[in-house]
Amino acid sequence: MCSFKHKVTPLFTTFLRLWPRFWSTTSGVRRTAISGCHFSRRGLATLAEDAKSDPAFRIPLIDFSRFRNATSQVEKHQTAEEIVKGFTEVGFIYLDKHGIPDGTVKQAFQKSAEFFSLPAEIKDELAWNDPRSNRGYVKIGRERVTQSADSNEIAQLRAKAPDFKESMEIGRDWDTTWKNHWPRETDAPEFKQTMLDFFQTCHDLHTLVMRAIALGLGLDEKFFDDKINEQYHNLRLLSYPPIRTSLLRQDGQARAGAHSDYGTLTLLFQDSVGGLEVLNPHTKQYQAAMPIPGTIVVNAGDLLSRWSNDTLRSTLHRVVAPPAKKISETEGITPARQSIAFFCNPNGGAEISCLPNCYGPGKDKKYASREAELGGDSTLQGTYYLSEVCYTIKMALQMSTILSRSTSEVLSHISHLRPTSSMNPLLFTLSVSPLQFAGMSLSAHSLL
Ligand SMILES: O=C(O)CCC(=O)C(=O)O
Ligand SMILES: [Fe+2]
Repeated sequence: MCSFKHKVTPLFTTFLRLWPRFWSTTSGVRRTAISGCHFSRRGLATLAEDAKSDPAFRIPLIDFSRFRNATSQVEKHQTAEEIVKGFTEVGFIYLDKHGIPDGTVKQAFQKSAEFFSLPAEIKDELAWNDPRSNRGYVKIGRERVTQSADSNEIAQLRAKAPDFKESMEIGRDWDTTWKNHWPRETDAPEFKQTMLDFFQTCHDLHTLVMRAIALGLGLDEKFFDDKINEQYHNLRLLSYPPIRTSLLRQDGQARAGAHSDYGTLTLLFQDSVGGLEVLNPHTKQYQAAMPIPGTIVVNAGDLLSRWSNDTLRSTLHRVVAPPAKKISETEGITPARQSIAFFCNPNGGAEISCLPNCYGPGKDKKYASREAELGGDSTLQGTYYLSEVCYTIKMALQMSTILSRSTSEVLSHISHLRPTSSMNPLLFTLSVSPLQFAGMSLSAHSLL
């Protein structure tokens, strides 16, 4: 069993809140983003038709009523094992018969659409303005995926080809530090109550799916309950406006660049338009995650992957524009798309250490305990968690896009980390030891 204990620090909870806003990139997306305007239609990696299908890599469809209303322990265990198999092999599952009524989802989509149709001045009053809060409205063009570390290049890309979407971020409403940015009731009737109810509904489903995962991993069904009950989640309403294909071709515009999610699980509700794609890690090709009416797409995030010693997979995914509707000989237009993502996180103070049953003879802990890494220096124990190294770097990347500063500049404001300008921040992640990380203090916020 794991003898060490790592506490998630307050710093880490900052990352938890910030994290879902981060979009990492693959080299494919970077090529699209940076090399700009020379795409032939075939060469544009962000069109849905480029996704190849691989019969061996299928997102499984799980009838979750067989867990929720199981008539026997055998049935419950079987379903739990299917779920774990889905996360182990693909990282994504479709959850069918999940227990959230259609009307509840419809109402959330309706109120989300009404919100995005409000005049820009009203939405701008609710602007997202602090990564630690990660709440509020993000207008089109505020976010841009890139691996570039050059501040001028980032600014140019953002001006020329932002990720083409707008979003509204909502956190737990009773947080004592951070407040949600609610529109006035007269501007958006029933919006607030609908989203508060939806938040709670999604939280309850997260608890149930985590119970299934616990059982599927051979743990006590309630293993995660007291580690995920404080609702450090993020409800993200997404609106992808229609876009002309000429724009897509011009600047390699993506609806959302390739990334993995951060937390435990993401519950993704999508409309019927399509465009979500999942990377098949074996073939390195993207495959469409077609909308299946009535289902929720559920994927495992980075944190759950690490928690489980990489038993459960956090799979890269992206949103591309679906095939366009022709509006002239040379021009097409892709339909608008709406989705709702509920990013689930563990409690701010939860212990995140290698799950029992995820290591043992023949399967070492991939992420060594702090004691081992620090050579038994107890003064440093319990301060930071190894994977925070990655989160710091990823957070710096995120901040660099928000602040229009280079990643190196942001990192250089984090004491003890002085990357050179040529350093690839993603590779850099891998080469930072916990020892270097242990003394870090985060002063990057002073850049805000
Ligand atoms: O809109 C979608 O379908 C996916 C969005 C997504 O992956 C995210 O926000 O992390
Ligand atoms: Fe995602």
